[in-house]
This record gives sequence, C-alpha cells and structure tokens, in this order.
Amino acid sequence: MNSNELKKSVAMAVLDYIHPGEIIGIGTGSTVYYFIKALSTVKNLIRGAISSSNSSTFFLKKYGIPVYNLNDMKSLTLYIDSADEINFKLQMIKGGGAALTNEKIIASVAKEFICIADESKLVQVLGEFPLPVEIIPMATSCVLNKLKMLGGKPKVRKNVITDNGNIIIDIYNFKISDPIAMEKKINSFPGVVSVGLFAIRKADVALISTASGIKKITRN
Ligand SMILES: O=C[C@H](O)[C@H](O)[C@H](O)COP(=O)(O)O
Repeated sequence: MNSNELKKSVAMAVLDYIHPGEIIGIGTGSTVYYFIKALSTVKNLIRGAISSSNSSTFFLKKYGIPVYNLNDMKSLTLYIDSADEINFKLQMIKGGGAALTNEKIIASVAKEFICIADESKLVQVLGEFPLPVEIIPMATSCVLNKLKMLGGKPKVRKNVITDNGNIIIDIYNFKISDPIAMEKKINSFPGVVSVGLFAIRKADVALISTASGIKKITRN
C-alpha cells in the first residue's frame, strides 16, 4: 500500500469512533482531506464540524458538511486530526500545513483527540520533521535568534502566510528529548503565537495505518 492508500484506510477506520449526530472538530492536511471525503460517504453521520483552517472549511463545504463557529459551542466531544510526527506517548509535531494554532485551539477544548496517521509518522523521538512555530511577523528576527540558542536551525518558511496572517519558522535538525519542556520554553518567547509541539495536550488515541491493518495506541 502506498502512503495515500494508508491515509484513506485510516480515514475510513476512524468513522467507527464517531457518535452520530455530533458536531466534531476537524484538523487540516491530506489525511484529513481523505477523512472529510469519508465522512461525506455516510449521510448525516455528523451534524457539522468545527474547522481548523480555510482549506478544511473549503472541503467541508464542498462535501456538504455544515461548518460551525467554535465560539458558539458549549463543549466539544471529539477532535480528529493527523500529525507530521507522533511518538509512542502520543505527543506530536504538527503544522506542516501551517494550521497549528487553530488546530491547537480546537484540540485544547475537545474532550477526546484522535490522531489518524500512516505508519511513516510514528517515531521514537520527535524532531526529524522540522518543528513549525507560528510567529507575529514583526518578531521574526528576535524569535529566530532565540530559537537558534536552542540548538536547531530555524528558517522562515517561504511564501507562507497562515490563516491568522502570521508567518511560520521551521526548526531543522532539532531532536526533542523533552517535548513538554520544549513546548513551554518556545511558547514563552514574545512574538510566538504557538509552537507545533502537541505535548501538553497530546492525542488520547492514535490510529496508525499499516500495510497489515490499523494499529490502535491509547494514552497511558
Ligand atoms: O498544519 C497541518 C497539520 O498539522 C497536519 O495535521 C499535518 O501537517 C499532517 O498533514 P498530512 O495529513 O498532510 O500529512
């Protein structure tokens, strides 16, 4: 199975975890695109979605799924999203598609976060994938300097403006031995909107798509 087939397969598998009739949170990216398509194959499975990006909103509307505003929600039971990397503690790097901040906001209020990913995303140590950081544009040089002190190689992502009007710095060559401490540290730099480390609010369940089927990992 190639990577797209693995993504499609896990996107179908997660449908079994949805309680019919709910409004659910939805992430961003190619795996989520397959998930939105999968949702559209089951009429009225969900009542609607809270979207984490303009691109997911576009696809949700295209497939006839109503999109709601997070501010109108009293609570949110479920958030479904993918990741750029996930470790066995269900901590993740996210933001390859620049949607990290909105994803983090929705994940922070959802009772349950299910991460759907193909097996290439499962790692022992986070950091092979460059760590995205969303920052306020005027803070670019001061945040770059602070990030350099942490040991990696931060670079501004070219030609990308986030849905919030900000820019992304990706930190290369940056193995993360203590994701919670690193998330807190980077969050403390003025000008940082959010860092794509999901270690404080990690996933509750990961469904990992492999050639031999879907593997489920739950948080301990
Ligand atoms: O900003 C994008 C998100 O964090 C995605 O969840 C992540 O980049 C994974 O995307 P994909 O499913 O395309 O690999």
